[in-house]
Amino acid sequence: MASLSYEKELSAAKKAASLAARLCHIFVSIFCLDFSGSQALVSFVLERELPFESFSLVAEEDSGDLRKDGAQEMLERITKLVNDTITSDGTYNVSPLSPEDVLIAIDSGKSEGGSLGRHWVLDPIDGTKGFLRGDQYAIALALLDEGKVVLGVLACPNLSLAPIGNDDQHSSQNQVGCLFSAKVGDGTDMQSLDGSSPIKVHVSGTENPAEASFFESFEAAHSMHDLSSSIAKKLGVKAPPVRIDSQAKYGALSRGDGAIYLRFPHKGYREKIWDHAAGSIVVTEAGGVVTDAAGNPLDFSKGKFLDLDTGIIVTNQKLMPLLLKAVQDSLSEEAQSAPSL
Ligand SMILES: Nc1ncnc2c1ncn2[C@@H]1O[C@H](COP(=O)(O)O)[C@@H](OP(=O)(O)O)[C@H]1O
Ligand SMILES: [Mg+2]
Repeated sequence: MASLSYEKELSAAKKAASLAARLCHIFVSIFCLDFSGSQALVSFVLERELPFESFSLVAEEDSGDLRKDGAQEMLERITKLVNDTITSDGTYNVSPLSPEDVLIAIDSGKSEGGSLGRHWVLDPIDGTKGFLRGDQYAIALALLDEGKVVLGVLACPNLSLAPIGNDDQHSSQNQVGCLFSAKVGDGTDMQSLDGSSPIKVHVSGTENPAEASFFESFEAAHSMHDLSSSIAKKLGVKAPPVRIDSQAKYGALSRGDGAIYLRFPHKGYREKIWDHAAGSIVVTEAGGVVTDAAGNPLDFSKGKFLDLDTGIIVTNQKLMPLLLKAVQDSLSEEAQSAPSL
């Protein structure tokens, strides 16, 4: 019978995300054109570490571009990078992957997810824009079991181990590279990507919005900054927003750097499960709450997309009722001021 403790799975996920972070780190210094090497590596590690489990992966990338004419050189470079990273780990005694093996590993991420059985959910480089700017990005890996997120890992190569705040997303004085991991019922751990011992982390316990600071996307195209500013004002938040890319926001929130995350995509955008699965369990196991703008929990059982009301909001248990009220007031003001069609 399959174990429900997810111990083996969590350790495989931590290894996969850490190795993918190592690959991305090398990758950024060589060339920044294709992100599927990270996906190939995660799928390779999970399949090796968990050989007796059926394998389903829902992931962002596919091999389409790498199979096109003219992509041969890129594919060879990615294959070399994947093989070098596997060799650097030293635990896999396998012959080097061929370019075709790498394409197959990338395409093992074609599952659609859903409410039945187990599905790994991967964003091989979340926060692509941040990655390209040299700012925050994350390798985000989660496991769904019967539609529920049961574990999640976030590798954040550019996130400082010390708390971050306004204008301080990767201070050069601090050591960078964090690995967050969470398993249902077991809390959230953080350790350095270099392999220090994990410590338990907790969301901020503040009850006072005036002391709370909030995270949002760096990219205004990904979240309406004016709406979050109106919500923060209603709540009485004094600090300016902390704008960083990727699910590093969930990681930072899980250890109490800031107390709120507001995400309000522009109309028509549909959120994908790989952008929130790992991050949401990292925060909830650290004592936080993650809901849509109507206060409903996120539902990861519907396939690749999250079917949600308006936006995603995250905070601690004490602040959530106040936050929800501010969100709903701001949304109804916005609806009233919008020109009717
Ligand atoms: N118009 C849009 N609105 C909201 N999110 C968007 C968006 N376009 C892309 N995204 C998603 O926002 C993610 C990054 O979030 P953030 O702004 O928090 O860094 C992207 O992940 P990728 O970078 O993996 O593609 C992408 O999935
Ligand atoms: Mg993403």
